[in-house]
Amino acid sequence: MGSGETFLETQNRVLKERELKIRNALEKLRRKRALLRAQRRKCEFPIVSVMGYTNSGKTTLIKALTGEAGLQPRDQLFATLDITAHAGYLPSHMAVIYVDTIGFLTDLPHNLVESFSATLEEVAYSDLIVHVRDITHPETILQKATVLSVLRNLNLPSHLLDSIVEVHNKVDLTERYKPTEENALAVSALHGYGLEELKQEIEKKILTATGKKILTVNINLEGPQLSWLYKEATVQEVEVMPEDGRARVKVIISSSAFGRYKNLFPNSEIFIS
Ligand SMILES: Nc1nc2c(ncn2[C@@H]2O[C@H](COP(=O)(O)OP(=O)(O)OP(=O)(O)O)[C@@H](O)[C@H]2O)c(=O)[nH]1
Ligand SMILES: [Mg+2]
Repeated sequence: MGSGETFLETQNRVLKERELKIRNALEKLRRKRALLRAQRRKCEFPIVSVMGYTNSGKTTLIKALTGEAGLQPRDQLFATLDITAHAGYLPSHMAVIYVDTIGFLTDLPHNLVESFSATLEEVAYSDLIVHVRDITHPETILQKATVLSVLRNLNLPSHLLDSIVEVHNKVDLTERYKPTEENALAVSALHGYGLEELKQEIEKKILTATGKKILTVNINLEGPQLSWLYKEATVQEVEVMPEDGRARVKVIISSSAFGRYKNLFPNSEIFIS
């Protein structure tokens, strides 16, 4: 201790510095939230908040789901200190925004708990929560309980709490892992295992949460249906049948647009998938 600082003083200073770093990040994050929300309203993409303990693999998972090379997972606590949004596609080509969040930590300095909760308010604006767990962590069960109890204290809409997708990550590190929880999905974000099943589950829940449907409609190519669908829904596939001047169109459509479609084109043939 040549500098004249006792061990305790050094430790205190290091902690203070770390706290300052976290505080700054949280402040930046709060400013960004408004921006994210505005962006979301503009493009109307469903939002998936990816939450969980620090080091559980949230950033790695988002990287794997979106193919975004710029994301930097790191083997350190609080690798992600800033909320970021990343676009990815679900199996039926629906685009969603994954929001990477600040990780939980059991011994978060007490005076930071409040700011941390404040940043979690953003979760209320998402359509779905994906809870990532590191199932190789010795305290994984306790961690799950903490995450759920924090989420329950946020006054989130009940459909958000009831639809949480639980991801058991890092299964590559254990042999033949099988989740005991019924609704959990086993994945390895690092090795890309289990991601197709996960995307399907996310898609199913997003459709429920947003009240959207995937439909195939049989339309007359000479009528106005196709351009109407392009404007009011998300057209995914158009299969033209040239001999009878018709097409099968696969769309993702909101319930309200679907209602209007049925009113406008009452004789249309509709298949609900
Ligand atoms: N073996 C293995 N390691 C993984 C897996 N997923 C993530 N990791 C590793 O776990 C560490 C943490 O990953 P991150 O994605 O940065 O974790 P995070 O949840 O974003 O952490 P914070 O940003 O600190 O909250 C990194 O070293 C990753 O390479 C996985 O499926 N298997
Ligand atoms: Mg991260």
